[in-house]
Amino acid sequence: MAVFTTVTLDDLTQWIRQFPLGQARALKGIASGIENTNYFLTTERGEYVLTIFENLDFAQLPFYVQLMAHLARRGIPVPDPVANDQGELVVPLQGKPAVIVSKLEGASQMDPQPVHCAEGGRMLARMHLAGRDFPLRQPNLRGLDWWLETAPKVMPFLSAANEALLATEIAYQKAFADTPTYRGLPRGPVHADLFRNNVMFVGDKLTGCFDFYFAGCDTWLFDVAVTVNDWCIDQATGALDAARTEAMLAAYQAERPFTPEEREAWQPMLRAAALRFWLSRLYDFHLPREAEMLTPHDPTHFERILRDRLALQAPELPA
Ligand SMILES: Nc1ncnc2c1ncn2[C@@H]1O[C@H](COP(=O)(O)OP(=O)(O)OP(=O)(O)O)[C@@H](O)[C@H]1O
Ligand SMILES: N[C@@H](CCO)C(=O)O
Repeated sequence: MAVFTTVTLDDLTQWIRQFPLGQARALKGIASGIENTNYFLTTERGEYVLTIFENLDFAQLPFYVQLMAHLARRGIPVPDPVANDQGELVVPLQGKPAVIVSKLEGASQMDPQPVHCAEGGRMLARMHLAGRDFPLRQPNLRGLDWWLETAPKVMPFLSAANEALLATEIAYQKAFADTPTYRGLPRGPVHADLFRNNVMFVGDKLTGCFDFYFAGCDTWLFDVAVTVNDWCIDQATGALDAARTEAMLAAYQAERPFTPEEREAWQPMLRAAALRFWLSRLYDFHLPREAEMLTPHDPTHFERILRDRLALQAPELPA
């Protein structure tokens, strides 16, 4: 269940008039998702998704919502927020911020093959390029500063071996962030959570991606590493799968060639991307928020990935 705030069609009768969407015809709660309340909304004009934000306030939303609008305008297949008659994209509903966005066709491909990974890589590169002239700035709020602040909070729950792993990796990433290689990496707005469940396909064709609520400005390579670490692995061991990794990276590279600094940074970045989700999953597991109602994701999955990236040399980025 992921309907934390209940809304009925009756509740929308007045509210929807501020949007150029005609009358609301149907409303159906969406079961998946752990952060927000989502409904499929049918109006006289078509199919939409209504999201009511449970954990983000009005001040935090412009970056995410404007980024989606910006990318949609540039032809990237992302949910396009609908403006009300005042030009506002985020509007209160039952006292919480809410948005209406276009509905993407299709379903997530939970067993991605090289053909799907290539589609994902191509879209990711296009999204990075399309974000270059996005004017708003917000750091990745799950970046190095957050790791430094959060690691001490989870340390008391860890085994001695995992405590050592976390401390060593954070020290390594802190030092790496201070190198000319890292500073020379191209950057801009990134999705930062482009897991397979946030991308839609119809057959083998990618139809869009959603869930921009961890987006921020960071290195493009971090976004690539997050995506590879989820799409291109053996689920049981976390090891990289050569065919899927190559397909994703080659398709990305065809749209936006990797730089020499990115080649040097690839292995550390795969480790950083594994650390990011190991840490957030540890935090959600050991220190769940009061409002959180669903089973947290398994942290050990990303511990395995991190250990694998430490032990094995990743294939080079394509030339
Ligand atoms: N624009 C959209 N078009 C079609 N389906 C969507 C769209 N946005 C969300 N969904 C559907 O709603 C579900 C929940 O959305 P989403 O993942 O954004 O929620 P969430 O609460 O932020 O979840 P989480 O943070 O766990 O990923 C998705 O799995 C997808 O099926
Ligand atoms: N993709 C994240 C969940 C937050 O969207 C994870 O798997 O830990």
